[in-house]
Amino acid sequence: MNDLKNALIKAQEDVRANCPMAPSITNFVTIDFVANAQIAVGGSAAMVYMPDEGGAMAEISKCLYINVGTLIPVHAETVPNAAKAAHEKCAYVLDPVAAGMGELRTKLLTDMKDYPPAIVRANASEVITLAKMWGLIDTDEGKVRGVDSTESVESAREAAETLARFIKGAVCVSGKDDLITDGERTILSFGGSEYFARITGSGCSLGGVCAVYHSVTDPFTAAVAATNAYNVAGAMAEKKAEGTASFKVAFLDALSNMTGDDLAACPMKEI
Ligand SMILES: Nc1ncnc2c1ncn2[C@@H]1O[C@H](COP(=O)(O)OP(=O)(O)OP(=O)(O)O)[C@@H](O)[C@H]1O
Ligand SMILES: Cc1ncsc1CCO
Ligand SMILES: [Mg+2]
Repeated sequence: MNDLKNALIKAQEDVRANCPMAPSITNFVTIDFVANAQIAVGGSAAMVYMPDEGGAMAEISKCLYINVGTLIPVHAETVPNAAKAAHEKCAYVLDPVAAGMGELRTKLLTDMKDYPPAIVRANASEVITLAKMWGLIDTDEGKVRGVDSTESVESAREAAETLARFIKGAVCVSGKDDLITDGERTILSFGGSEYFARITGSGCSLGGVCAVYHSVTDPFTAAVAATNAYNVAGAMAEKKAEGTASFKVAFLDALSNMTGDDLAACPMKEI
């Protein structure tokens, strides 16, 4: 655990020192929240849509963020182009929002098995569904109900570990407690706030923040750093919040003051 804590401290210092740009192809609902969260932790944001733009961004950044939340026809080209380019030239974080719903989403996510991400950040249902789609596990769990999870974080452990080994990266399953694994080590990160479940985009922005940290460190450390940042800042924000909107503002404030020591002090447990 001490090595991990030191790596978290270094990751936060390196992000603040280098302001890495982690470009996103992400949904229209929460795009502003993703950009602001990336900037708050010390990174920089650039949101793109066009089929040639993800590839161009992969040339000039260390990690892209791809979130398939609101697909429109242009994404049929944009998403695979960006994912392939990022897989070859740098890396990407995937949020497989509502995995299993609709033809285009299913095709885009299924095809990503050939050019996988370095980090998958998703809720339990989406992690189980993606692992099933890629033929890595066989289970009846993982029923989709739009963008929200119907499964517990613990129930996604095997899917997450199998997926992490396949992508040779990390998987972060979010929920009340968050599970992060690289297929060898699995930890739970604690904290946060129930307010997260009452605003949209906490998961989407967490994926974008994973991409910022992965621009300076390995996938597992990056996924833990982002998750711990959310758990620490979420708990701080809850103390100030008077409702969901003031929670969101207080959360971004807390994220913008995040230090490496805060990340290391977040309660975690190896399981
Ligand atoms: N009940 C809860 N208590 C504490 N933290 C929570 C709770 N539910 C979610 N979170 C936190 O919210 C963040 C997003 O996780 P969540 O599972 O809600 O993602 P999501 O369903 O993909 O969200 P969205 O699709 O709205 O972006 C994580 O940091 C997670 O720890
Ligand atoms: C509400 C919603 N619908 C599509 S994407 C999204 C953001 C949360 O995943
Ligand atoms: Mg989500």
